[in-house]
Amino acid sequence: MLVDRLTETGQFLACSRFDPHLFSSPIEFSLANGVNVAIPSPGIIQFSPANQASKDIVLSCGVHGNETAPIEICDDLVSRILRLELCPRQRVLFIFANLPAMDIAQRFVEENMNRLFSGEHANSTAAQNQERLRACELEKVVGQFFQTGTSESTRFHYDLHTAIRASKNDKFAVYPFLHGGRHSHEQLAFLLACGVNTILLSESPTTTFSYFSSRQFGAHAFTVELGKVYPFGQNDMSQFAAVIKTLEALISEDHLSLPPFDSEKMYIYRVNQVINKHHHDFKLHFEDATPNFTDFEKGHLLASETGAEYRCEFDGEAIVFPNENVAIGQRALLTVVPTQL
Ligand SMILES: O=C(O)CCC(=O)N[C@@H](CCC(=O)O)C(=O)O
Ligand SMILES: [Zn+2]
Repeated sequence: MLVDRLTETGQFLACSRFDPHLFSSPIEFSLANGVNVAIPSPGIIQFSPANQASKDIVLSCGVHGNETAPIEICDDLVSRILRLELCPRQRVLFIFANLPAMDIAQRFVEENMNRLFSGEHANSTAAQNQERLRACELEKVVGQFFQTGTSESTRFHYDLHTAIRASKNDKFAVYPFLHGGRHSHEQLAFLLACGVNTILLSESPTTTFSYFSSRQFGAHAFTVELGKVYPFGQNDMSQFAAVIKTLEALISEDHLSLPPFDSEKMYIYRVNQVINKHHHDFKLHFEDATPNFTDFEKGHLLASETGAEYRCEFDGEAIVFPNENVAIGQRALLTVVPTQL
């Protein structure tokens, strides 16, 4: 029986990927420790403890199917909860977002899912595809999860990724644009405890998953980059000990006790330029192997395409997420400059 299989093996992700028909209709059951489990569809599993929770936590991974380390981290957490080795005391929703992209070990099948949130999936000029349908489903599931929490509970969403290339600062997070809201020092302390020592402050609305939860539901939300892309089974999981331990504590403790935020330990950047690709001849003017956060002098040519050259506007302006292979109209490069909170 399915529930026995899940609670004995913990293999929710494997069942979702390889036997998705098992979840063709929603399933709900309780674990022996009283935790309620709800599975609305493949790759989405919600745990609600019997006790009164104070936090509603979304942990998403695999929005990009080849970013495997966060998928392996979440798979292990879910598995241990199902096998009663880890007991959640907070409401937590795990999302394994792009299952078909995991199967082909690619960032996406037809379209970058992390450009489809905040309703962009319904952009009427674009053809429907599985990433658009899934983004729409994820918006609904996250909305329902947050809206069914108590009014006293605090909302969190950590959307876990890995970067395509190496980074000078190996673990970093994008703090979505807050429209004038206050950046949370408690959240920065939490990220430091996870080993994330670099923050990018976004200064404009985006169509990413983390911006969606931040803007629509007032969640403390971040895109968290955990190292570099490697195939399944080839991640050095020792690199993630701090993030795993801190996520376990977040889920399973009533109150997290963390050292206060120490700004000396955090590199903070603000996004200076969002450079989109407008033409097929868009070209980056640095080596493919150049790591994220490499900085250049003012005036340095970073990229060019028909009718435009993109140069550093400040000394010390650094590159993040360069990718000349994105679709026309999409972000091909961010530049960031150091700042303070
Ligand atoms: O390494 C790269 O080029 C991309 C890694 C990645 O998937 N990053 C996210 C960042 C989302 C954000 O800006 O919040 C993405 O590009 O979707
Ligand atoms: Zn990603």
